[in-house]
Amino acid sequence: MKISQVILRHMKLDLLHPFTTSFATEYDREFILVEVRSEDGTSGWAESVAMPDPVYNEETVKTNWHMLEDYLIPILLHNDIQHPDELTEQYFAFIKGNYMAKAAIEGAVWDLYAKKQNQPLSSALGGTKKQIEVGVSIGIKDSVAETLKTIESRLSEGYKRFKLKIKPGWDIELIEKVRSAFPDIPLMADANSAYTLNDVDRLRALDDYQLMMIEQPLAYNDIIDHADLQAELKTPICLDESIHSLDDARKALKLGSCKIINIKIGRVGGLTQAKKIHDLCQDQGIPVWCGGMLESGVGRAHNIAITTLPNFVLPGDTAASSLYWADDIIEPEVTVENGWISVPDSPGIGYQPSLEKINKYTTYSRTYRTERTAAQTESCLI
Ligand SMILES: O=C(O)CCC(=O)C1=CC=C[C@@H](O)[C@@H]1C(=O)O
Ligand SMILES: [Mg+2]
Repeated sequence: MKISQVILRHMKLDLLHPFTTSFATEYDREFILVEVRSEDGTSGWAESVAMPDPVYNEETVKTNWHMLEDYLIPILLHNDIQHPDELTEQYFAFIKGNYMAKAAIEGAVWDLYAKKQNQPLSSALGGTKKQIEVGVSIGIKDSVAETLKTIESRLSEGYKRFKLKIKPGWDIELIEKVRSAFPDIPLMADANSAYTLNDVDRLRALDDYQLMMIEQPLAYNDIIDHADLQAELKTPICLDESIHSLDDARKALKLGSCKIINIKIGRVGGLTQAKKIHDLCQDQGIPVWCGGMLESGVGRAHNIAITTLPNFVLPGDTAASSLYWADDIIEPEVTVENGWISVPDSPGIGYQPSLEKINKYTTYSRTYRTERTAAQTESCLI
């Protein structure tokens, strides 16, 4: 597959509702949309899930743009890729970290590859599910009452699992009141590293509420303390931020740091690595699910595709476009029917990026072509 052009677009979409976690409140989503084009004009699409600030991990929109422009795009334009696996297994292997930057361009090549094979991306990845169960992630609200109201609404829409953001002081009372109002719903908590081992008693108190899991209670880059904490809790720990690679997953499972893993394509460096982590967890009887990063419909489409692999047995965060965006950038938008998403069976990601919407929300873009070095590129500020 010879890629002749790569187009980076800096996008800005306003969130319909602010999204608050233990570390930040997001009012909009700035991200890089990646389009790779082959010589016959076919395009593959993906997005970087890096945030504008280094609050989730050490990557940002700007570090990703730098890595794409100065390393990853030149490599892609100057090599004839036979299979997307080659990117993280071979061509990008010398680059340390920068997982979200690698994933953004690797995902676009996977979409292009699947289109060339005339296959849905889900099938190209080895997925077989025709529909996937999804849950919803609910940020920290101004009151418990508002949280209960939000759960009520999502429950009426059929969502299969409810993830609540927690932090010290917004945890035990919240979970107790939610569990009392909704005794039987599949409920989980995501702490985004808001606690330390000094909080064991506080976290152990959550054992009384039949949570499916507590996601990422401790430091974003820790595996060892999570093993100590898991030994103290009945509730399964799910790791998100701590798992950057297949090796991290292997070590976490060996140490007993978690009993569930949240796979995010961007966090682990792309679809090839996400598949490898899925397979490792499947071999070891560890369930996985697909986490979200407030993606646009392009990233949501990739999440749907990876979730069709068999060991994605728990509902993920890939909720409907309409919960996030007044205007998504794909057609059709991602819709959820009674907690299920039907997996598209058209080639590639299965949703058509809308150039009209993309242009509306692009703040600037840059096109990189084979015959020019990365420095000789066309820039256009829109
Ligand atoms: O996309 C979604 O709805 C999931 C949002 C979500 O929970 C998160 C998005 C981005 C970073 C984190 O704050 C958090 C997570 O940890 O999963
Ligand atoms: Mg998380």
